[in-house]
Amino acid sequence: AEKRVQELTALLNEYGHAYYVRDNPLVPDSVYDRKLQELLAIEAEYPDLVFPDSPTQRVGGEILPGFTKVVHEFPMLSLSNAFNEEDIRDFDRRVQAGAGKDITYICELKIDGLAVSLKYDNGAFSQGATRGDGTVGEDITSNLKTIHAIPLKLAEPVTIEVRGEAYMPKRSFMRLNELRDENGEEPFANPRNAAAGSLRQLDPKIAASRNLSVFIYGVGGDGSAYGQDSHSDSLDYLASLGFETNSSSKRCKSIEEVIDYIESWQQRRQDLDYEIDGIVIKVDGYEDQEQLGFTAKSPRWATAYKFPA
Ligand SMILES: COc1nc2nc(N)nc(N)c2nc1C
Repeated sequence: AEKRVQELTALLNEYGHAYYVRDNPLVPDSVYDRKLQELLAIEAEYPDLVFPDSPTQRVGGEILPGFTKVVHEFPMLSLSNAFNEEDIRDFDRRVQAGAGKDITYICELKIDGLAVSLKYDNGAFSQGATRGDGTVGEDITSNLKTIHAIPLKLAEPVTIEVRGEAYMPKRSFMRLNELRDENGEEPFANPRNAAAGSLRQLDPKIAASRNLSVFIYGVGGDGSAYGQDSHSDSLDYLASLGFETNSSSKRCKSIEEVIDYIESWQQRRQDLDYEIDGIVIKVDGYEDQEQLGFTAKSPRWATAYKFPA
C-alpha cells in the first residue's frame, strides 16, 4: 500500500501542479479525481500512510472553530510609498547618500492580494499566517494548504520562513462573482477582497474552491542566512526550492531603468492575469540593505511606487 501511496502522490502532485499552477492540464479531471479518490481510500484505511505532501490535503480538512494567533518571529514590515517620479528620485538620492553610488535595484510587480508568511520545518510546510498588524497574525495554515502554488514539501529539507502575496487571478474573480450573482449573493468588489475573504473562511473547503494562488517575494528575517548575497539571488534560490516567484522581477542598474520599468508596466498591467497596484523597488545587494537598515516600520532600502488609482 505504501508503494501505491507514493506512486499516487507523485502523479497527483504532478497533475495538480500542471493544472492549478501552470494552467496546463496533463490529464482530464476525471483521471485526477479517480486517482485522488483511490488515495483518499488508502489513507482512510491506513492513516499512518498520510504524508505531509499528500495531495489529499489540497481538498480542505475540518472546519475550524476560530483562528489562533501567530506571533511573527520576524515582523512583517510595511513599505514606504512613492506616488510620482520625484518621490522615486528622492528615494534614489537617500539610498545613494546611505549606501554609495554603485547600487543595483531590483523591481518587482506589487501583487494586489494578501500578504502571508509561510514556515517550513525540514522542508515540510508547517504553518501559514496572515500579516495581521505586522507582529501578530492569524494562523490560516489549513486554508493555505489548499493553494496548489504553495509547496507542501520543498526540494530541499530546509527550515525557512518565506513571505509572499496570496491572490485571486482575474478569471477566477470574474467566475466567482458570476456564481455569487446567480446565488443572489453580494459580489466581491475586487480580487484582493475576494482573496482576503476566501482566506478568512473557517471552512478550508471554501478556500479550496476559490482557485487562489501565491507569489513568494522574500525570506523572513535575514535573507543572507541561506548563502545568497542579494535579493535577486534569494529569489532564484526560493524558486529552486519549489516556490512560485514572479518572472517579471528585474534588476535595474540605475533609477532611470527603474522609471522605464514602471512606465512599461503602467501600460501593460491590464494584460496580466492578476491585479497589481504598483511596483516594489528594492536595493538588491544585502550589504547595501544592511547599510541602509530600517525605520520603525519600513526598510530604508525599499519603497513601493503606487499606480494612480
Ligand atoms: C521587503 O518587504 C516587502 N517586500 C515586498 N515585495 C513585494 N514584491 N511585494 C510586497 N508587497 C512586499 N512587501 C514588503 C513589506
